[in-house]
Amino acid sequence: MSELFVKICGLKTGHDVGAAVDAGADAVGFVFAPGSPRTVDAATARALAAGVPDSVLTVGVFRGQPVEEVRRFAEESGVRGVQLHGDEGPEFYEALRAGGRTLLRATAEHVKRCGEYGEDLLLLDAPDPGSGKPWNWGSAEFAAPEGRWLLAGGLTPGNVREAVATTGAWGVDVSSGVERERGVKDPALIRSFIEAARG
Ligand SMILES: O=C(O)c1ccccc1N[C@@H]1O[C@H](COP(=O)(O)O)[C@@H](O)[C@H]1O
Repeated sequence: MSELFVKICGLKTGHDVGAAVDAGADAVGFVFAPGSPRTVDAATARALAAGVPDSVLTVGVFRGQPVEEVRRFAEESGVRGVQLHGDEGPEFYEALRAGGRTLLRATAEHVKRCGEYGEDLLLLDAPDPGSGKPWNWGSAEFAAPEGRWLLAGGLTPGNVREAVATTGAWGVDVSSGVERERGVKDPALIRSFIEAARG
């Protein structure tokens, strides 16, 4: 099996982006959804993304924003991926397809396979994204979707290995679990998380 895909989300400083990249992250996320302690503007994300090698995917994170706003933030920041948390339907993904970006569909719903809405990657998350609260991925009722999917929601360096082993996730995404306080990343936790995730 190839190496687990790891995304570190909610980065706000060059120091933290560097820590994630140096520790081997496959993707780094910048939150454009309003109202989060991690929200950054497009210019800040552009400056942060400039220091990221091409091998690492830069992702803009949105929640319930109009397609024009998503497109504008993506273009102004230069991110190569777009992650949508909300009730966007397939037409939303179709509208963004022409931008050539990797499309991530984040949902708390039960989904059978990645790609149903035209997304490239599926992200199974808690109902309250970015809260650090886990959901019941360990329950007997949970059935992993087909295809490339990432597990998110309440992951930490302490539980990520078990979460991957239990669910068979293709990748993982984390924000709160690598913070020393809400909205403030800790480079040591970022390194521990990535090491633990890959076992
Ligand atoms: O991180 C946020 O503040 C955020 C805001 C709006 C939409 C998504 C957000 N983050 C995503 O939430 C999960 C991580 O959650 P956790 O903090 O590790 O439990 C991940 O998909 C982030 O991209």
